[in-house]
Amino acid sequence: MLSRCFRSISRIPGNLIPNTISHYTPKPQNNIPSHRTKSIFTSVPHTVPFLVRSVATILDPAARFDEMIIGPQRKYYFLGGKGGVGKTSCAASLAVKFADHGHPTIVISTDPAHSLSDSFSLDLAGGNLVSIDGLNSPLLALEINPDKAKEEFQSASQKNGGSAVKDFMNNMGLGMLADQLGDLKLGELLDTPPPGLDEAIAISKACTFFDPFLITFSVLCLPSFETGHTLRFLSLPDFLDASIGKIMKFKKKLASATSAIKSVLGKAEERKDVPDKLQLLRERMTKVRDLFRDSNTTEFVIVTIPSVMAVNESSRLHASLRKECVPVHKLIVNQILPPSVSDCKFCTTKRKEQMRAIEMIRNDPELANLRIIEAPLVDLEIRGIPALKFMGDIVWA
Ligand SMILES: Nc1ncnc2c1ncn2[C@@H]1O[C@H](COP(=O)(O)OP(=O)(O)OP(=O)(O)O)[C@@H](O)[C@H]1O
Repeated sequence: MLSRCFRSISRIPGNLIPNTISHYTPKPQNNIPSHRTKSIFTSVPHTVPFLVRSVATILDPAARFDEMIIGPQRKYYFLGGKGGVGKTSCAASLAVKFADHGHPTIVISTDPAHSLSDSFSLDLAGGNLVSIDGLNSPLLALEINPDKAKEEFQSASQKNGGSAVKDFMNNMGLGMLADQLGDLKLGELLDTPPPGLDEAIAISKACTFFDPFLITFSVLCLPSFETGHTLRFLSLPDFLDASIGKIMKFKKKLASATSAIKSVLGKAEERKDVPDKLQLLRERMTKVRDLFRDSNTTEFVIVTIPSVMAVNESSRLHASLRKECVPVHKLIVNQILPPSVSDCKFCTTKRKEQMRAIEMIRNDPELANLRIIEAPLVDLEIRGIPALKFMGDIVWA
């Protein structure tokens, strides 16, 4: 229906949003090639070609792709926003654009929706990076499920501490001290991780994939954060500090008990897994937090759609990011309806509503100063390399 109401963006690029897509020469979309997968561990080159593209025809290159590829340092882009706004499509299209312009890139999604696999028409949830063929430089992709990451953590911590320690103490007739364990809420920490820990574990897992490769760009697509828990994982190092402190306090309590208990403690001391595991997690979280805050290497791009609810959520997201000192410069406003060429009432009303939401962005104290990238609603599914290249040329001009 939309294609009858609007001039088709994919077929008549340049007419509707001249600043962003006037340079685009469409390629046939029908034969989206299926991209082969292969193990990546041999495919990363040891030299990194550098290419700066000229975009002289673009009057106002909102995303300024040229700026994004300047500099010798590896760069990290995090894309986040409300569910369904187009985070995955924007992240995948940026990764494709980097790789196609000669920059080895990794794209990882921690979104449980499996959209990245759908974007590339590949299974990326197998736990290893998958090489995406057909681009000028290596592009490696992976999908990490935060729920699975949390389960891994819980089962490991339960095996090594928490209820296991408590059971052990009960068996030794030390139920009273086991109750103190309850006071310290150690069990709660291990059995019911705080909100955000799943994302934090998934993100820190993603970061471990970045380091060993000689890549210039990492693009990480983040799940939509639960309202109220936004970016809570950035404060996890402090939370874990407190938890590790509690465990140490617990051990001290045991140490001051009878010698019989001290012998138990000897055994408990051997069980270094709990604090070590938390310590390791804390170190990883600190690394992730520092990475998020490093304005020399990192940028968080907010993706939204022109609706009042999405704009409000983006405003809150930016406020949280600002509070946590995470650098944000761009806001992608995705899925904007082009002007209607018919008298379709639905489309005209919808577009008016969207324009009002865009006006809201311009007047929002959190969002007004961001560089706004307007991306149209296109009439093709953004799936497969040609479609992602097409999307990339619109969004990341
Ligand atoms: N500009 C656009 N024009 C047309 N379709 C779009 C556009 N952007 C995204 N889509 C489509 O919208 C759907 C959701 O996009 P995408 O999966 O990228 O969003 P997401 O924010 O990652 O969603 P989720 O939070 O559910 O993972 C997909 O079918 C995608 O192809």
